[in-house]
Amino acid sequence: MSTRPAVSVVGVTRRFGDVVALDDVSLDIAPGELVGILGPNGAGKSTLLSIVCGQRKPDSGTVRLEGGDPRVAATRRGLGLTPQETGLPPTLKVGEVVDFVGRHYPDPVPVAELLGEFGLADLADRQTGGLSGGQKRRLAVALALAGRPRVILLDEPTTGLDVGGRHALWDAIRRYHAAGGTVLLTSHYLEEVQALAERVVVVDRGRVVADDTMAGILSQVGLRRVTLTSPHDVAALPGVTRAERAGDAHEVFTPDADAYVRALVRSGLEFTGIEVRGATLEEAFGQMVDAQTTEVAS
Ligand SMILES: Nc1ncnc2c1ncn2[C@@H]1O[C@H](COP(=O)(O)OP(=O)(O)OP(=O)(O)O)[C@@H](O)[C@H]1O
Repeated sequence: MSTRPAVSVVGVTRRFGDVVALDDVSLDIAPGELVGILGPNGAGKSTLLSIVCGQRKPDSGTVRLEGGDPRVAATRRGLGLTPQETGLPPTLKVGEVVDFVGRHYPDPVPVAELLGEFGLADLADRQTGGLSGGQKRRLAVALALAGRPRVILLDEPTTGLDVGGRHALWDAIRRYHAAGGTVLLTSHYLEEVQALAERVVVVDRGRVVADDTMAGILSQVGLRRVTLTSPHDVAALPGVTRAERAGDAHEVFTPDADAYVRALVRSGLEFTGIEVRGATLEEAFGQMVDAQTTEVAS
């Protein structure tokens, strides 16, 4: 079996005037991986996808898609793409758009099958101009799969979807991945990356700040979150990295929950309802981006 990466990005830098959108980014994605790219607004996520799909050229560095140059049309045969914004021809019907896109590929997914997969079967005869925002988004992701791609790039795939729509789309992405497809997706929804991705790449200010498995990212930060109720200032104890308080409800973050609880008991402060759990991806992500900001500032 080939071990050639599905996507290979080596030392890529891309500037827009004075803005360094990507700063020496390297990333290999193996066939069949599901990778989530996470980063604040303007971090460089969309620029990275646009370079991987050949829409933009890096100023320096190299990009390979299944071993080829993504700027060459033949290389993109096995690629499906959902950009952040898609313009659908408003007077074409949903079924016609799917048919039109599919015809660009040698072995397209049959229209009815693709529409069924994305819960759009009832809308096949609706003009795309008459779809809701969420329906348009589902169609945009469905179109990425029309040509049975081996690799898909999804830029904020579930933006604007309600909870039901989001979960339905996650299921479709999972099915694609379970069948062996490679997925690179960006998201602002941390729960989305947590729900889908096996590997998380955190990007901030054009640089890769972390690249690890989901579990690795969470343990790298290693914070524990302690919640409890108390009328006292329970955050003024050693080892507390961060704390929030709303009335008597406290949320305390610490790398060592056992030491914190011992110190709390020794302090004699009253408390009730103590709970300890690991940090969420959101907390881990906040820590990483904050650490980066501190490094840059120092
Ligand atoms: N065509 C362009 N012209 C000028 N600057 C650009 C252009 N495209 C991107 N940039 C800048 O490059 C940086 C990275 O933008 P990019 O869209 O890649 O970020 P992003 O992580 O996708 O952000 P968001 O989450 O807001 O979509 C930003 O500072 C952005 O303003």
